[in-house]
Amino acid sequence: MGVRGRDGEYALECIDMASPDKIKTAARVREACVTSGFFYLVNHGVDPELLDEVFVQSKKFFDLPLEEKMKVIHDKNHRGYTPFEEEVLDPDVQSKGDSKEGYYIGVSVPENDPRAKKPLHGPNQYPSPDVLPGWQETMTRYHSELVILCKKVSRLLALALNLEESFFDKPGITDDAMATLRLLHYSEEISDVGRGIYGTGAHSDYGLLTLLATDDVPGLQICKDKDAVPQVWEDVPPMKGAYIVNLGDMLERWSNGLFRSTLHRVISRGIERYSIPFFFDPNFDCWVECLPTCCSEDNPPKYQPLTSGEHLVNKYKQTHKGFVSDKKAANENPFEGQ
Ligand SMILES: O=C(O)CCC(=O)C(=O)O
Ligand SMILES: [Fe+2]
Repeated sequence: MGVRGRDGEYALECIDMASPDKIKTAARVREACVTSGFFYLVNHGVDPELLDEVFVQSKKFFDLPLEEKMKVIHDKNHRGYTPFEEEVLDPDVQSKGDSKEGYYIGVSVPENDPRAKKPLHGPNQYPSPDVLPGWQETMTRYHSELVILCKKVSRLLALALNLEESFFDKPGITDDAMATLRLLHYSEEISDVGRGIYGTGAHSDYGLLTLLATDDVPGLQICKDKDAVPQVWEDVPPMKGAYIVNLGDMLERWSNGLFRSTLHRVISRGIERYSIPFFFDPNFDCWVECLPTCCSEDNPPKYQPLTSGEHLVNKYKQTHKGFVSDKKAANENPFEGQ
């Protein structure tokens, strides 16, 4: 089913998680993944009141004075506040950073847990409960719910790739997933492509899949063929109560390019906007290489194998001005021996 947006028919599938026909649903997921790498997800089971509360709490945080927000500036584990223009998602064409501020919340790993030695792993940061009571609890609850939903979606993706349903659940793949909730707030700055000013510069997401919730302000656009000249950008209108699912680079690599990690960006039209992506990325040490079922003599692997952690760290290094990539560099190389 295509979805009718304000300006006509949008070629995005709408996947109903409550459909009893799993095989048919997986076939439609496959079609969406092959053609655009994006689809809407409805009847996903996340409590709408919880999602509303996350938006309310997100706005409360971004409404705080900068001085208060800077108390939780993103740390060595890439958790916490990222100020306006700190991220530059398309450095080759942007004249300045994205006109958005953000907040990263990951899986909480205590400092004394051996996993805390790895880059991107550690405790979260939260604004003081005296300033924002209940904030941490809301975010923690939402993070847990979304991990469950991402696992369900990953099962559909496995079926869509003709793999066993539990493929992505296997130990070593997403049993210790890097699952990251990100709150985003776009300013009123109007994007101007000609001058290199963007809400979010063009990029594809990095991991397995992203579940994006947005308010009702439009702005997200996708480009299905990044090599077309000129590139064609299509609006993805907000859909109340639905998630927008998009696939990450790692799924594209696993599937040898069959499932698409599609270029997208945010063009701001002068209205503040809030969105909440949730990135579901494989375990730090997960090795991502072409699935045997996705290559053959006539269709050899197109990508070099890599680890999930290596890919994420490289991407964050390229796009975040304040990213501290050498958390453990002084005493060990996290990629050694892989
Ligand atoms: O804000 C949005 O709608 C998209 C954000 C996005 O693409 C991202 O954070 O990866
Ligand atoms: Fe994205």
